[in-house]
Amino acid sequence: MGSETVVHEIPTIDFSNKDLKPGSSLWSSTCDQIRHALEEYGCFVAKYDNLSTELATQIFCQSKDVFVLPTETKAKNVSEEPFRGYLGKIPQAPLYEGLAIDKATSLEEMRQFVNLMWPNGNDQFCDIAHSYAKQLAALDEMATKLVFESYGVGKHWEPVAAVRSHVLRFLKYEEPDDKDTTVRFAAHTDKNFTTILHQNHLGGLEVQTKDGTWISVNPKPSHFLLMAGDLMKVWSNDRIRACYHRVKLSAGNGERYSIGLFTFTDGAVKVPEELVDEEHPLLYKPFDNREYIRFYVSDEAKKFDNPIKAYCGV
Ligand SMILES: O=C(O)CCC(=O)C(=O)O
Ligand SMILES: [Fe+2]
Repeated sequence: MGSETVVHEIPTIDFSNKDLKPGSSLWSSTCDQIRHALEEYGCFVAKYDNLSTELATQIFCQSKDVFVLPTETKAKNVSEEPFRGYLGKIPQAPLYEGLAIDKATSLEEMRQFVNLMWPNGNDQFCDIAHSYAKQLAALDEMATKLVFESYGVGKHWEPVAAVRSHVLRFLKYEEPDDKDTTVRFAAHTDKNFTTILHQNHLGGLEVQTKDGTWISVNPKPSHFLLMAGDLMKVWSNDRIRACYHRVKLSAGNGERYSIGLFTFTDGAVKVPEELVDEEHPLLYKPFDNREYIRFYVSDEAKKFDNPIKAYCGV
């Protein structure tokens, strides 16, 4: 018998069905699908029609409008927290720019960002970006709640839900000059709980499977990649994989735009005791997302291959 080739496909899970309600049979089958996807791939594609194609088109137009602003204006978006604020054409990723809006589901915070970028105001950007952030946060909330329920720990959801906050990040990649398809955002896992990524028609996002194969995430206006970050892996006591991903692009296709909603937990979170047993001894102490990121960017963290283990491993 010849060797078998495993064909990988990131699972697609439908969040658009109106029957997806707690207690329904669809709810419990979706719980199983999500759990399987996160344990196997660390991610899944959420099909989410609640966010209209019109809003999906509008948000990418708004993204273009903000990136054409002068660099000195974009650089006014500063943050004391690592990886937030404005990141422009850094040596590790010279074609990349990122603009992050902290607490993007708050209209007040969104207005502050808009006033920094456009001192004369820009209600259109404010309305579109705020409603986009809220819709993605609702998707994240439903999906994460389903994850908790899939492990039978739904009762631990409320306290975690109460400390979640969201960063909305606009990302732009200039068109490369070289013809080779090359990595433009190095492979990594995200340092937060969950991330939802939405790409424009160019695609380019790739996810690594357990056997080391890279698979492409195909872009569609109603498709959102939900990825587990380091903290969801820790929360699950290593049942869930943190999604290892990168961006690859080549010349001739124009600029790439993507948008991410990064969900953080503010305050200490711990592995639910129900996820600890003889087969699964406790692997992590309680963890704090901001503290972990501060550790991650420190010189100390560079000494370790597995910074999350170094930060909160038992
Ligand atoms: O641009 C993308 O699609 C991915 C960006 C990313 O992985 C990140 O910002 O953490
Ligand atoms: Fe990422």
